[in-house]
Amino acid sequence: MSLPPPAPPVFSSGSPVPEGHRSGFASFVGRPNAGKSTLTNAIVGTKVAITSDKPQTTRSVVRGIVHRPDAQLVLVDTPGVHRPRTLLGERLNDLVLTTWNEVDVVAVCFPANEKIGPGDRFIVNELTKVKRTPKIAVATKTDLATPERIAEHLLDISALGHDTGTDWMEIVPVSAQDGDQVDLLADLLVKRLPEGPPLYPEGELTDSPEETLVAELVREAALDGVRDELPHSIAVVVEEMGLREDRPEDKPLLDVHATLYVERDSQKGIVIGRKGARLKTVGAAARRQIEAMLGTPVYLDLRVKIAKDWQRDPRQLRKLGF
Ligand SMILES: Nc1nc2c(ncn2[C@@H]2O[C@H](COP(=O)(O)OP(=O)(O)OP(=O)(O)O)[C@@H](O)[C@H]2O)c(=O)[nH]1
Repeated sequence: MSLPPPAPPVFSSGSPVPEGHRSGFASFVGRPNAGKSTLTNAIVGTKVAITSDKPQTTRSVVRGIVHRPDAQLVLVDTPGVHRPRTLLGERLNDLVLTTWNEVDVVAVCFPANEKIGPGDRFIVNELTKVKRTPKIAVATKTDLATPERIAEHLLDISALGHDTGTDWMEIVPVSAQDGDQVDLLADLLVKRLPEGPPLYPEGELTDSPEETLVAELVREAALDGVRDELPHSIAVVVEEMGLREDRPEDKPLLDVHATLYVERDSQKGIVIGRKGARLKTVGAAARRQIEAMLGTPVYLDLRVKIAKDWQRDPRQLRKLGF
C-alpha cells in the first residue's frame, strides 16, 4: 500500500501556493546607524522596527515579513554589531552571530555618506565566521551622496570584500528614504531563499509580540533629545497591556503600563525633567505612536525606575528580557 501524496501547499486564504515559491530569512547587518531599521521598514512597507539617529537603538530581533505572490521574505533586524564593552554588548554580539548562522542570506549595510571604517571591517571580519550564509553588500543612504562618491563607495566595498576574503553575491546601492532600488534589493534577497511554502500567515507583518513593539516605541520617544551615555542606559518594559473593561464597543481604550529603567539616580532626574515635564512629553509622543500603530486610543501610564548598572548585571539583564 502506498501513502497518498501530500496535499499541495495552500496560502491561508485557501489558494494554492505556486510552484517555485520561495520562503526564508534575511538579515540586515552593519555598524550602528547604517540604516538597517529604515531599510527593513522600507521593504516591509510599514513601521515595524524603530529608527533613531542615536546608534545602537535596536536591541530586540524584530522581524518584518514581506508577502509576495512568488515568495515570503522574513527580515530579521539584528542589533548593530560592535566591540563589546559591557555584558549587554557581549550578549548582543552573540545574538548576532547566532542569527547570521540561521538566516538564508545576510545583507551588509554600508552608508554611502560615510567612508568605510574600522567598524565596518570588524563586522565583515566577524561575518567570515559564518561561511555558509550568502552575503550581499548594500550601499545605503545613496540620497545623501553624489554619484561620484557612490561609485567610489562601491569600489571600497568591493575592495573590503577582497581584503577579507568575502565573496559578495551582489553589491547594491539603495536609498530607503527615497525608495530607490529597494524593490531590486528585495528581489535579490528573495533569489537567495530556498523553495518552500510561506512560513507565516498572509497579512502578518511582524511576529514580535505587540508588547515588544510598544516598549520599543516608548524607548524611541525617550531617546529623542537625550545625549551621551544615557541612550544606552534606557530600557523599557511593558508591565501590563489590555483593553479597558466596561468601554462601549465603538470607544475602546487600551491601557498600557510601562516602566522606563535607567541606571542611576542622576539619569532618572534627566528623564523625568523639571516637574515631570520631560516625562510628560515623552509619554505623549509615545502614546501618539502607539495609537498610530495599533489604531486604538491609548492610556499610557509611564513610570521611571532605577535598575542599578543593569547593562553589567546578568540578573537585571534577564529581567529586562535580554
Ligand atoms: N537620508 C537618509 N537617511 C537615512 C536612510 N536610511 C536611514 N537613514 C537615517 O539614518 C539614521 C539611522 O537609521 P536606522 O535605520 O535607525 O539605522 P540602524 O542601522 O538600524 O541603527 P541601529 O539600530 O543603531 O543599529 C536615521 O536617522 C535614519 O533616518 C536613507 O536612505 N536616507
